[in-house]
Amino acid sequence: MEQYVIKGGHPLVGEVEIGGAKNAALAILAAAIMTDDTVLIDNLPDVNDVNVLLDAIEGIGAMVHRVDRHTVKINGTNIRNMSVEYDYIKKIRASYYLLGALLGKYKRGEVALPGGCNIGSRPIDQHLKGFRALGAEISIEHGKVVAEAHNFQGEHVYFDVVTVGATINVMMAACLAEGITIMENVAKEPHVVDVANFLNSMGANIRGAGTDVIKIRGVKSLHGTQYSVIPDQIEAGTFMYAAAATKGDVTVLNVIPKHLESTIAKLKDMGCEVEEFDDAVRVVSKGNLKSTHVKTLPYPGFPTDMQPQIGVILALCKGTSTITESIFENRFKYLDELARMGAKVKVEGNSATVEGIEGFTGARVSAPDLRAGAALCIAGMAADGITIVDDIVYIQRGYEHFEEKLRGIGALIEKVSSEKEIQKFKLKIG
Ligand SMILES: CC(=O)N[C@H]1[C@@H](OP(=O)(O)OP(=O)(O)OC[C@H]2O[C@@H](n3ccc(=O)[nH]c3=O)[C@H](O)[C@@H]2O)O[C@H](CO)[C@@H](O)[C@@H]1O
Ligand SMILES: C=C(OP(=O)(O)O)C(=O)O
Repeated sequence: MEQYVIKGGHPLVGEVEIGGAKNAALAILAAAIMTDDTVLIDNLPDVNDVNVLLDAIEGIGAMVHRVDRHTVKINGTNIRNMSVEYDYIKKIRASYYLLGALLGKYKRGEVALPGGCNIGSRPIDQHLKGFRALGAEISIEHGKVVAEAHNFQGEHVYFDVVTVGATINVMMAACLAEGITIMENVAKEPHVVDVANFLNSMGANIRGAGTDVIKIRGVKSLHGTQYSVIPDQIEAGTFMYAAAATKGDVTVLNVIPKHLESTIAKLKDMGCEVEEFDDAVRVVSKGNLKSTHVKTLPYPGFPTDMQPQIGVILALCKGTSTITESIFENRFKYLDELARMGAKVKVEGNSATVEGIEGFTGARVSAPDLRAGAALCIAGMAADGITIVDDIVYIQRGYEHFEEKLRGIGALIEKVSSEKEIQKFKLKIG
């Protein structure tokens, strides 16, 4: 089992290049099978979730040609199998997008119920509500969602909760329904807009992505395209927060600063200096950070996928901070691990109270999920002494070349898989 071993106490300094957004890329890859033409997708992040989804896409008969680590060509002409197997699906959340893609293109599909990070109960009722509104018959059989539509018609869909997954999934399917679909109370995340732009570049007619209401005029078919995925605002935010926690000075390159507004606002609240450029953001932290209060919300609110990373900084801020997690009910598990490094935290329901401490002490901790794993690495880089992070397979789901990028800005971090390698690392760093 691979682990990260980290020697903390060094400010991170330098520039780091941000890759393509995992959560946009996964939806775009699934949507690429909706045409029989070839689609070329660029600026893909080189992460495990992308590879698992590409395997699933190959598994249903599509041609997948990996041009290089960040570029792929997909051709969905030869899809004969409408059923996506559990082995692929259990590993990732975004597998549910194959249902919207298959249903739109072939009017039927079977996809095992999705996996992903264990951060809450994560129902998909709103996806199914949307598909049913468009005329699909849905049943759950042997762990799979089975969907079939004889008459796939545009409709009014009102989402009871703001959901990124259901917004994108139903939007994809509706592109190839007959007539007009109006989706209300939709998610406005940058990746919703990116997927809409991608589908429009394939000939879809989607308007309003990025607002509360999306209107889709169904088209008969979609065509090939070339498309570059937007930068990953969560990867960028993670490096920005690593700079803040380590009293560093880091510039994230190839980002869209607009997508980072709430992330930047909180850095400023805590007393960091933030400089915005056209496609870069510089974060400088001189320490003495101030406590603040944070509540996760759908975009443009503060992202739940940045909650563990800010939790680590708040544990080092002077004073008492509160965190309210309003999207997922089980996203505070990392705080128990952080307490092993000295953090003073108390969780009650969906709120956590964090009393700032002087500094963390290195410890052995486990990554409970993807973002929490990255957050524990940030804590390790800020801590006094050695931290070992177990279960880094979660981190590898969504951060490309994480340790290389961190080493590039001065972190002392190594991926190891044995006690011997840990000892070697300790000897190397002295
Ligand atoms: C692969 C991917 O893109 N994952 C992201 C996606 O997850 P995911 O698509 O699972 O998250 P959603 O935006 O759908 O979930 C938001 C809220 O709606 C609820 N809900 C969702 C769907 C549904 O049918 N019924 C329902 O009640 C969820 O339990 C949650 O409380 O958006 C989350 C919120 O930004 C991010 O944390 C995840 O990183
Ligand atoms: C929770 C996440 O991913 P997923 O929805 O794929 O589990 C995430 O990207 O932080």
